[in-house]
Amino acid sequence: MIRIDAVTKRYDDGTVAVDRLSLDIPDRAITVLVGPSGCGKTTTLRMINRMVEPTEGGILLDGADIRQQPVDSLRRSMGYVIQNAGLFQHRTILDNIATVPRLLGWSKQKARGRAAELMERVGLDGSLAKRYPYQLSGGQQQRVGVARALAADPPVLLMDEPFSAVDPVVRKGLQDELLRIQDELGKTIVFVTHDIDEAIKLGTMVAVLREGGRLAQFAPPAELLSAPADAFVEDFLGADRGIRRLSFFPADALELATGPLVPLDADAERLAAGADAPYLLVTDAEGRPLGWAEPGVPLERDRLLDHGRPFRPGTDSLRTALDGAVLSPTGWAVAVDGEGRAVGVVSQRAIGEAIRAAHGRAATAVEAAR
Ligand SMILES: Nc1ncnc2c1ncn2[C@@H]1O[C@H](COP(=O)(O)OP(=O)(O)OP(=O)(O)O)[C@@H](O)[C@H]1O
Repeated sequence: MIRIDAVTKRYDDGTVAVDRLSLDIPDRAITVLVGPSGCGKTTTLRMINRMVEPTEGGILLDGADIRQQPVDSLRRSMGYVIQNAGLFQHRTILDNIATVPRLLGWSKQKARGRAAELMERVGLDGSLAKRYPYQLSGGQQQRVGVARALAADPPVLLMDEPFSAVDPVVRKGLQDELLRIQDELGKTIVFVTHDIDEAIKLGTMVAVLREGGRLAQFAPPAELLSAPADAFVEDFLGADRGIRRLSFFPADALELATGPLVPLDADAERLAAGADAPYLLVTDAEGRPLGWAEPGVPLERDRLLDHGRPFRPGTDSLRTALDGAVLSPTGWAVAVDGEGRAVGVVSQRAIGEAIRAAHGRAATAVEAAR
């Protein structure tokens, strides 16, 4: 664990960048520092690897004051990734990634072998190894930055706005990749961003800082969304807080109706069984949804209503299920299994009830944790 203990940083010109900040950063999880420009995020991150020294307070790594350790060995235990990757322009991609292993005295061959392995891990094609940074896209350069930070397998990764300079689509790809890598490697990651959506997507824990380097709230994302500590946090979280919060509620508790599912070639008896349902979900021979039909109307493939975007109860959230229902012309969402076969349907109203129940459970859990 990294313990930031009542740390204040006052720069020489008197600017208080961080004010009595205390945070316990858990191991093997992503902790995000988020807040408006100038609230001291970068200063906090840099105090962890001693690029900046606190004016007051201290930082403990696994119980020991980081000042007791030589700064070189401290920094080697902490990979560092910055915006625009900060690559060495005159070195190839492979040699950029191999930088720290080479500094540690690994042979060129071993360091390059490790670099090649890391290129694969961060989703970079091996054919890019001999290129120079300027020959890569911004997103690819950022991946090189992550690979370089991971090269010596440090337990801690410090990331300062690493994905801010790329477009939203590339950014989403990089975020997904980071979550995948984190699943495999389980690093202790401290991630700085000014983007609350990025914080909520990536963070196991999120620290919201306010101007003057003061902590506004430190909580898991679902708790931030359900119980913002004050008006500043609420405002910073922005609109759609309620809808976004649904991403944290799994869809597997929804009660699915199977009565309305009918195959395209259903006989009269089978159709009669579904006559009470407001709509029938027509499926193909494999059970995949084709579209909606009204009971009593003959089933014809080209007269079916679009079934909208289905959700998967085991993996998707109530947000996805609600989105499916909202987009569906019938107001019912379709649930499918991993193979895309329909397993049931659920109405907007039933989703609404599940949402209320989930809110109730979450409120009880937050209350119990206090
Ligand atoms: N070397 C320095 N000397 C004096 N003041 C500084 C120095 N570095 C940062 N500051 C000030 O400290 C405050 C916090 O800066 P910091 O870079 O930590 O904020 P930040 O939250 O990372 O901001 P941003 O999101 O804009 O990067 C700001 O007011 C900044 O101007």
